[in-house]
Amino acid sequence: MRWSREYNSDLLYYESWGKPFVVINSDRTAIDLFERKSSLYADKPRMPMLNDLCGWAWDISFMPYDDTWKLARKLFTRHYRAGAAVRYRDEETRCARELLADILQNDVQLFEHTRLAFGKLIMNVTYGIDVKSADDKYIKNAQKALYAITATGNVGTYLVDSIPLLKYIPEWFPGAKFQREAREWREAAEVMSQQPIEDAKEAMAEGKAPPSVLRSLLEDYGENPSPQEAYAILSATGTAYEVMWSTTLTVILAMLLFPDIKAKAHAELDRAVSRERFPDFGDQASLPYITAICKEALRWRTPLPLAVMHRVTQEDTHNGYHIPGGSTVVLNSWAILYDPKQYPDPERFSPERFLTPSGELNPDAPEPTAAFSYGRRACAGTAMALDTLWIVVASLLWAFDVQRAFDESGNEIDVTGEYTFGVVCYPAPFRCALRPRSENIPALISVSLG
Ligand code: HEM
Repeated sequence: MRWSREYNSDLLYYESWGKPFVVINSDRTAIDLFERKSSLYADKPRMPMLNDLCGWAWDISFMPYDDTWKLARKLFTRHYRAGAAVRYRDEETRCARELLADILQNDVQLFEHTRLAFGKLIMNVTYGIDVKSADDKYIKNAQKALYAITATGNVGTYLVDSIPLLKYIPEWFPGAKFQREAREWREAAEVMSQQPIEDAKEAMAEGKAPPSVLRSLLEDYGENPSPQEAYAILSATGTAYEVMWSTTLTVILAMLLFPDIKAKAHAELDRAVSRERFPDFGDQASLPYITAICKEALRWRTPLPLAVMHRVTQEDTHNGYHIPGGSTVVLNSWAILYDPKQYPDPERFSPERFLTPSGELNPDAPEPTAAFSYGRRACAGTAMALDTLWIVVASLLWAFDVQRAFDESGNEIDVTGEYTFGVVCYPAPFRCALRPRSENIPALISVSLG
């Protein structure tokens, strides 16, 4: 963003190890390139570290723009497009309520509970697998495999991305630490991509498999989905739950840092829902402030600040600038979502920017579209992401008052508001106290889970 201001350009070009990089810094340029010229900009760069060495080539997000991707995306869209994703709302509601119960038991482990909640949801919807705890084998393994994306997913972090021949040097070679790291991550990625499918198929054979995306795919395509079909489903389990985890933590952090916003959310929930029952999807129209909080969290601390890198397949010219074919194209979502012309005073957490003066959702306010990217490779799970985020945030804010935590000596624990940096960014660990907003809430939570 600093470079875009310094050079007064919404398109930047630089080279790293002789490789061309183009950075898109504005919504208008993103639409021009990713939407208007989408077939030219829908490819993905070859990332030897992530794809070849860490074994992530099967994830839709990193697939080149070819027939395999087209089939994977088609199958994925069939199950996750807006019209289809509504069928996961019961699971999403249950995920939110279980999260409330976990927090009620122990709010110190907020980060772990929240992460587990999304892991459970994804495993359930995708494979029909019921995950019980954070020690579950699928969750533990996925965390290890997913760490590879955070560590390696930005092209150029590892030298092997710039000098692909390095991928052939053996592990024992001096300086080849990356090979040892990659082996561990690759083993985890292999288990992550295969084990749940094998286990779900076994449950189906025994007639014990609940409905799931995998089950419908198997029913539609026969007993052995081709790798493409399997990969299409698996991609949902990838970064999806990590980004939802990050965004939910951002909302909680924002409630801690900006108590006036929290008070307005509570007032809306009390007015539209009352404290006698849980909010549900039927309340969406009467909870615009909650919806605006979700949008603002996606804008204020967007979880994928540089989205997922693209590659332009042929040379191109944009506004007189020459873009060499094969350049890696970086969508600087962060800069777009901090553009003061679209979002005045961008550092301020302000759900109001999405609302009319009378408190309705403003159809003319710029949406945080950049959080999900643009064009053919834009997030394929946006509908499920927004639904899940909404019900989790509505439920959390309905049930709990997010307060500052105190240490053993009674001193308030400082909250820095810092974030980790990687492909997916998360709030750095912070402590807070989540207290039920009324006495009846613990009983309501326990009754709702049966
Ligand atoms: C807060 C939640 C989420 C955010 C902010 C988000 C954001 C993104 C972004 C920025 C991309 C990269 C787009 C590009 O390459 O230009 C992406 C890709 C993708 N997302 Fe999401 N995502 C979220 C949740 C989900 C969920 C819940 C699912 C699945 C149910 C999902 C499925 C996918 C898939 C399959 C792709 C790859 C698309 C392709 O390359 O064709 N995402 N997402």
